[in-house]
Amino acid sequence: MQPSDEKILILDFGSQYTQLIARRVRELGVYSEIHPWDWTAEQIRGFAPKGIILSGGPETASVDGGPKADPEVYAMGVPVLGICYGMQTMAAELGGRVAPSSKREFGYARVARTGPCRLLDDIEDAVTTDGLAQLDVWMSHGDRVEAPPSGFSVVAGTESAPVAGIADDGRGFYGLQFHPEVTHTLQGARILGRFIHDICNCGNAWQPGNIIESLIERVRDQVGAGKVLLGLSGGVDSSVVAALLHQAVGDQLTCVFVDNGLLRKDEGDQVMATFAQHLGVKVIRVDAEDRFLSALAGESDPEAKRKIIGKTFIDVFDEEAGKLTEVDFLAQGTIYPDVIESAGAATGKAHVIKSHHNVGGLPEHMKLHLVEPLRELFKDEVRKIGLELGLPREMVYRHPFPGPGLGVRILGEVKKAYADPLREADDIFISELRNHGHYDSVSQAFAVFLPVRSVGVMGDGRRYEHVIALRAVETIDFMTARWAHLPYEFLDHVARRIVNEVDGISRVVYDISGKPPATIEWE
Ligand SMILES: Nc1ncnc2c1ncn2[C@@H]1O[C@H](COP(=O)(O)OP(=O)(O)OP(=O)(O)O)[C@@H](O)[C@H]1O
Ligand SMILES: O=c1[nH]c(=O)c2[nH+]cn([C@@H]3O[C@H](COP(=O)(O)O)[C@@H](O)[C@H]3O)c2[nH]1
Ligand SMILES: NC(=O)CC[C@H](N)C(=O)O
Ligand SMILES: [Mg+2]
Repeated sequence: MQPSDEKILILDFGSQYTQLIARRVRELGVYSEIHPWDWTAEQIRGFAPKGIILSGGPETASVDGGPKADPEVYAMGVPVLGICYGMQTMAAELGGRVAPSSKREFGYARVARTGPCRLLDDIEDAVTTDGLAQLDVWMSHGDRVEAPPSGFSVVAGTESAPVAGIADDGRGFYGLQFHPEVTHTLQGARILGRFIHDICNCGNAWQPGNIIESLIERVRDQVGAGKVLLGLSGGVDSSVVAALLHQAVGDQLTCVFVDNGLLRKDEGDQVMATFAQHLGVKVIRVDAEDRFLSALAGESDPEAKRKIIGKTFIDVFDEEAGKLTEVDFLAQGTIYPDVIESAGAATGKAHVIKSHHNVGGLPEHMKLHLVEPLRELFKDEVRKIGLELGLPREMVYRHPFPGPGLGVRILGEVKKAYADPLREADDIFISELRNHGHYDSVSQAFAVFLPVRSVGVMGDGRRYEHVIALRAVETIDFMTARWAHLPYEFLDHVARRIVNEVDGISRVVYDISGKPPATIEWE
């Protein structure tokens, strides 16, 4: 799908930051994909990368049996960059020595440049007191390389890890003990840029305009003269797919917007206004509130609720497809993190925390083929494309809203009597965030309905009613998050409005949990 043949392969050894490596490389204008470390020689050759990056990982390369990339990685004549575990496994595999260190390093470290190499020359911002070039980096390791393999020289070091950078300019092989992909490593983007542009000789083809052209071409190839049905939620991803498909296949596209009774306030009207009225896209609105709520009645287990919602969505799409003549394709706004997270990280070895309803394919009996043009893209890329396609800024920069919607924000059993006040409370919170200029500085914000009751007093009368929790987080990639430190006066104002204006709510609390250990949603 890439607009040029230039691509970087990232082999994942299970680092928390593997997705970040892929994002950084793409931000630098080069397409990259993540695949598991045990990809075979044939798969690696088939991918035809211009360069390979080996990620970090939790294992130890100092023992036999630690995960190792196929030797093809070092034999196919393309540059290789090993990061942290990636450097250690490369060193071990090519004949160097790796051992556990008594001095572990986590967090900020200052690395001194100790020898020349193409990857790091002239990349520093400052020099150390002894006149050596200095890098300000972020480390997270317990093992270290003790001796580099032959052909490599040591080009950087710290006191605890004298071999913190190794290089073989001849073969284009490099290893870094620190993480250039995290923003805390000040020179990180420059280092990755040096690797992909100067050492792997990749250009800058991965840009929104080019991406759109190649996505459109690919959709046209896949769909031909066929008819496409798109599940349109009004969220960022499916909205961008709608705009893209509209441009690619015009009238062959019909969208279905399912009102499952678990949406934000006025969502349906907004979707219809933007797409049907302004963009001239065909949109069918299905009122499925009763159907979803009765399917959910009596169920309080979070995973069971997610499964019911996912299945009901598919049933509704299937029925709508049956009503139209000859629909061949079902399109969805699946993006790369949905795929990676549902698979339990790229390697398929991490735990699945939540099942995303839109990943996992369609049931056997559905004869439709899936069209998922954004399946390889990150959210920030999707947003850039959305703007380029002419969608309104408010829509493209909306906070994400999970497919199961309020279904996972009403704890336990879902009832209309809970969804209605939750929608009101959520709308007050979000509109106040906008009024006070906080909406764009938090990454996601919402209200949660707690089906417990607490005692209150209002107008001298006793109240015994439900509780609303407010949640707002700041995050780059939704994998980790910190709770947003919103001003007390602001929270006070929102809490008063909710208790005063929403029937059945007598208390408001603010969630001050980070992720981890909490997730962003409550279920
Ligand atoms: N109410 C709905 N009606 C129709 N399709 C839906 C609905 N909710 C979700 N979907 C389908 O499921 C996909 C995944 O939902 P998800 O919430 O991840 O993405 P999104 O809603 O497009 O974007 P965002 O992450 O910004 O909310 C959507 O892209 C869409 O195709
Ligand atoms: O489309 C979705 N379908 C889902 O089933 C789903 N579950 C969580 N989310 C969103 O993913 C991000 C991380 O959520 P958690 O920290 O709660 O796992 C947050 O942005 C969540 O809103 C979902 N999105
Ligand atoms: N972050 C990493 O890749 C760590 C690598 C290895 N597990 C170590 O502790 O040194
Ligand atoms: Mg959504």
